[in-house]
Amino acid sequence: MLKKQLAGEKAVEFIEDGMVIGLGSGSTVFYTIQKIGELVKKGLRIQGVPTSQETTLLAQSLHIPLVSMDEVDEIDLTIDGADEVDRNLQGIKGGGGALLYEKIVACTSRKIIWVVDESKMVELLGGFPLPIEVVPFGYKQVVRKMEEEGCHPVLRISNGSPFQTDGGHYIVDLHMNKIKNPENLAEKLQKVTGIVENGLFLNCADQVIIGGQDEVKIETRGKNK
Ligand SMILES: O=C(CO)[C@H](O)[C@H](O)COP(=O)(O)O
Repeated sequence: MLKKQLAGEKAVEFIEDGMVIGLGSGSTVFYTIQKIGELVKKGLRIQGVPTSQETTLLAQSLHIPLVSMDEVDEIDLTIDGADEVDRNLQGIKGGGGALLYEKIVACTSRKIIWVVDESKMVELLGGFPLPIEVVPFGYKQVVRKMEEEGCHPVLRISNGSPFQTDGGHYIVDLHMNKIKNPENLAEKLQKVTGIVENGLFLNCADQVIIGGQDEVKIETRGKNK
């Protein structure tokens, strides 16, 4: 079995009947959602809150009952993927461009579990380019500012045009290599007009399920401090 499949499928063990579940995006949580589909078929009653159009379509194809963000006050558990995770379970997300909706869902969740394969675990964040979601109007100003700040921005392109998120924004990837102080950087990015959200998910995941060769490891936030 693939490492990401091991991690993705393990996460369903944390789901209880009646829960509202945030459904993340990406190729790892794909396995979680598929497994949820199987459980729903067998009688599990949950409601899913999808974080992207892609996840919505996947969940619908599996007949998983869905509700929108506006219909829930709180989400019991969100299961999502991540692009990089450090030993304090701080992470980078947004490789698939769903970071804004993923962060909104995360902020409403009582518990968050990330599912990753072991290659995503790093000493220092930043090897994976940090995505920022940017309003198209005036995006070049944001790119220029990021250049001035030494963040090495690259506008994400898809089929020859700027990649567009579900929210209609662009993604700019910051090729920083090493992010020594993620809190500082997140604070800086939050202050730039035109940046809607950044892919630093700090103090967010409660647990990370890490898929290895034949087994999974579960890390819990706060245990490595
Ligand atoms: O943040 C995300 C999408 O915006 C994904 O969760 C992240 O990119 C991980 O995806 P994958 O499991 O395919 O590696």
